[in-house]
Amino acid sequence: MSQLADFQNEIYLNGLADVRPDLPTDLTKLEGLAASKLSATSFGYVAGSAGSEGTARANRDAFDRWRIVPRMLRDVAERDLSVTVLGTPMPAPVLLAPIGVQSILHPDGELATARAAAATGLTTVLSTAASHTMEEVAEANGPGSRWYQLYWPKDRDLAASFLDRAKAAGYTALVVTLDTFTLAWRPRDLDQAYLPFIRGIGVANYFSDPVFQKSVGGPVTDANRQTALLHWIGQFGNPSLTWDDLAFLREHWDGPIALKGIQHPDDARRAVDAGMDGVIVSNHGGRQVDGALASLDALPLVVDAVGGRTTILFDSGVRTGADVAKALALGAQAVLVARPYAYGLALGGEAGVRHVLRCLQAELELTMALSGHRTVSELTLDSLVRV
Ligand SMILES: Cc1cc2nc3c(=O)[nH]c(=O)nc-3n(C[C@H](O)[C@H](O)[C@H](O)COP(=O)(O)O)c2cc1C
Ligand SMILES: O=C(O)C(=O)c1ccccc1
Repeated sequence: MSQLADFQNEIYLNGLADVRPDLPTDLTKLEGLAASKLSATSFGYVAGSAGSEGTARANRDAFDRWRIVPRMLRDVAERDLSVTVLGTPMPAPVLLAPIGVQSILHPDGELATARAAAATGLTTVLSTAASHTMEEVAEANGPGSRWYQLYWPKDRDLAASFLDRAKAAGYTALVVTLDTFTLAWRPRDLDQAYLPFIRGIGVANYFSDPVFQKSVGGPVTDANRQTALLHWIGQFGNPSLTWDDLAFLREHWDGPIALKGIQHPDDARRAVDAGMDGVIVSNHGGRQVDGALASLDALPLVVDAVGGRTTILFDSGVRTGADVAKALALGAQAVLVARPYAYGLALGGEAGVRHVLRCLQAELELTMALSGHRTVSELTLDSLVRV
């Protein structure tokens, strides 16, 4: 489909090695292709959002209201996009956001994603609700870098067991997702009666866990699978959690911790006061609170409140290199992308994810260089204008 110009190949020989001719280099086109490849139910689950999907649209629209102001004659011959975030060095300020049950997208699921991340040097964030165990994913990721995303279950012993396992398997930072203690009102899933988990996709981290198994009376087999699924649903999230509970995380995790789903500056301040190492400004890609503000509009408010005092990451709506540059200019240290690599996974397994990551990195580098920026720290509010 795409023939890269020789000119770009010359400049980006390494960066473009994984770019596939059968996949578009305009990553906004992946969704349409994934729609034809996936079942209507799986596609609806991934592409869909909460309610009228107004917040998902707002996430995208917010990027259009910020425009990059290119600067000239600034010697951009040598570029360095690398950053170190929560102790993890990265070749570019882009991480793979946690996405649960990836085997609905491709049989290799999170294993393919972990291999693609390792191949590009980028960090993958593994979901508690993954369809492969965190130990299997660690093996697939090998010498790559990986963080663990916790869905904080009601059972404290189960939460502690997840954290011990993640530590033992080489996950170096902890992401705690606060905005999804239960799934929101998601009309596409409701209308299509889509219950991927109950229809037989295993939630491997739970089913393989000794604490979980003890609660369901032994290993999960066909005989007790229904009981196990119901137990999982009951355990999945805890709506009673408060800021006071964060102390538990510190007791059970000695590495860096970031809270995911922060949108209000006061919540960001509370995270810092509670000794957290970072916040992820995110509205879960518009999948939780329809009517909520665009995540990009929340970012400058959070940066004003806690910038310089903590690590600030961003997600929700990032689709292009320009989007990444805008979020960085608004004060994020790095961004997470979700749906674009989910579609890459659906379309081409590991190679599809690599394609997405390489394109995004290359487009970011070109955007930065052509607008006069050599490094991530050179992207500031001065690089943008609000229209
Ligand atoms: C299919 C799907 C599954 C997701 N599963 C998780 C998850 O298990 N844990 C989590 O913290 N976030 C999960 N998210 C949210 C993403 O990590 C991320 O916050 C959001 O999708 C970013 O927006 P984007 O899709 O516009 O890039 C999921 C998102 C999608 C689309
Ligand atoms: O669908 C989601 O957004 C999500 O975060 C999730 C929750 C539970 C299981 C799998 C994914």
